[in-house]
Amino acid sequence: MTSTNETGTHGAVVADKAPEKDAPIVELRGAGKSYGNIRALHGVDLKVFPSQVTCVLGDNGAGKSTLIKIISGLHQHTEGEFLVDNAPVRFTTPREALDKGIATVYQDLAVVPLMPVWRNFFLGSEMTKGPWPIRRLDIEKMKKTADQELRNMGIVLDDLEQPIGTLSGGQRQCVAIARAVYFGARVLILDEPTAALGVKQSGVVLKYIAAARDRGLGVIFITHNPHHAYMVGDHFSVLRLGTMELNASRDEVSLEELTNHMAGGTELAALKHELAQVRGVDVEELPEAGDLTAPVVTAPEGKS
Ligand SMILES: Nc1ncnc2c1ncn2[C@@H]1O[C@H](COP(=O)(O)OP(=O)(O)OP(=O)(O)O)[C@@H](O)[C@H]1O
Repeated sequence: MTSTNETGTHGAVVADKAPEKDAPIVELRGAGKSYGNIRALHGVDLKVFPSQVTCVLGDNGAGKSTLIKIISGLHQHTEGEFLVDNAPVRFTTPREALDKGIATVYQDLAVVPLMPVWRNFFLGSEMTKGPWPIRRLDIEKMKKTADQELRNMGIVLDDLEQPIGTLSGGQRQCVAIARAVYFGARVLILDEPTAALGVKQSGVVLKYIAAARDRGLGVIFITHNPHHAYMVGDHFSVLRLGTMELNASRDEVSLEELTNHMAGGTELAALKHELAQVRGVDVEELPEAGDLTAPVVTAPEGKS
């Protein structure tokens, strides 16, 4: 898709036409990143389509953070290609990524806990009224807009005056998602949004991930949790030690296979024999080595 984006409300980037469903907004081709002589990521292929949730799974140190830092403009790739709307890019700041409509919601959300919800919604992009030098914050308009935007995403909070710090972790994530949608994100990167949450709160966040997808955004959902990924995911990419171990769309992989990939099934199977010697360890549920030789599923050409 070639797009001449223009700046919309309050610096928001507005796509000049509806996203083409078959064209990826963001694409990595054989991308990688080395920190000095440490190769954190290597040969990664990834496509992020509008109206799809692309899940990136991986254990600690798999390279998930490195991947999102490249896409969000914090780091630059050192190998392969990174394309946005089919044109090669190399962001030097997160602002450049944002200008292309790529917004990132980090786990440790950048909020001011004592400020009201509506104030945090507009943090850094406040609405103002009146001419300079008597320009002032348009508080009423910001409150009304924040309320409307949260409702549009199906998020109903009792009181937007309450300090954001008093909301639950899940609610704060939801406000951050609604904010990114309002400010014109086309791609939303969510860095382990459910990692610190309980079951119910995770469910709420998953609901808004689906809502963002239904609003046409391409969502990159980073997670350790295959169950959470499978609830909302259209595409699954599993990273292991910096390379893509699995790259499959929903109809190509079952939850069980995804869980095995994530659990390091091969390593567990290899350990099964040793664990069986330890008294009190039930190895019944662990996979057999032979069960885990399923080939890497690679997406068909055209649509990853
Ligand atoms: N700034 C850095 N300098 C050197 N090595 C780094 C740097 N950042 C990451 N690494 C290394 O790159 C590899 C991938 O790390 P990364 O943080 O991307 O993994 P991750 O999947 O996000 O892990 P986690 O879930 O623990 O955050 C690791 O071996 C890590 O030690």
